[in-house]
Amino acid sequence: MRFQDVWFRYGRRAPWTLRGVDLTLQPGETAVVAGPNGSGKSTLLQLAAGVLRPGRGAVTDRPAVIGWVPERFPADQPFTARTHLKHMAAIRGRDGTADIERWARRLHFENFLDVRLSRLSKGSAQKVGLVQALLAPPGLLVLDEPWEGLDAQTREQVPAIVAEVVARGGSVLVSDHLGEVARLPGASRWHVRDGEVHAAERPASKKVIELAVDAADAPDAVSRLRSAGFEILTVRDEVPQP
Ligand SMILES: Nc1ncnc2c1ncn2[C@@H]1O[C@H](COP(=O)(O)OP(=O)(O)OP(=O)(O)O)[C@@H](O)[C@H]1O
Repeated sequence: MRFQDVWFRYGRRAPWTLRGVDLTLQPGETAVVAGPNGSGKSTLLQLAAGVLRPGRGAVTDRPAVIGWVPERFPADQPFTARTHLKHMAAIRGRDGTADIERWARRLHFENFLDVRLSRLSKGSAQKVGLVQALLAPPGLLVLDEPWEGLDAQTREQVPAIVAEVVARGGSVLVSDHLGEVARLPGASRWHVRDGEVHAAERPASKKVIELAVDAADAPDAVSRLRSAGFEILTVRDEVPQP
């Protein structure tokens, strides 16, 4: 998929949200889109998914099947999760019954399949959003903040799901404002800032620095390091020696 000199704005007189984006996502490639809040990450993903159209330029070489998982799954619909997913499978020309059961088991929401979407928690609705994007193997999977709103058990599944799409030759575009990029080793990084999007140079090598802080200071330290652009690999308890 290619962004070819893509410009986008939300209204004819509005300022440009994105300007002159020129980037390519190869088959089998994953790119993580990072940038400050409101910089245009979701906008870029929606242009990739074809949900928004560029004001100028073009998005080309899109695969036939695109799975798009929005940041917030629109759950205000009068269907159960199962009925909604069956409709989504039918749109893709599939029966879907077995796949829906399999995904529901994998993401631990078998008990919610027959619950109306409007009654689901945000996390469960996000799972339905994730499954609808995977019912037909996507050539491009677009995940908007996939770690947000999901429970810890399901968050752990995201890298495996990404790896499965990539292994089939699909590409994946993921936005990330929490700095969770370390969960996707090998992913390219795209940075959105001041309306421009640039692919980061791949770092030649890295060093791992161990650091100890008082337990009470850990959340603040993690958040400050992340906002300074550092990757947090692990946070573990250290039992004091007697
Ligand atoms: N539907 C819309 N109409 C008008 N402006 C919008 C719309 N959606 C987003 N914007 C504006 O476009 C800019 C980019 O928004 P976008 O949601 O793409 O940013 P983001 O980087 O994904 O933000 P966040 O990290 O907070 O999710 C913001 O200034 C936002 O207010």
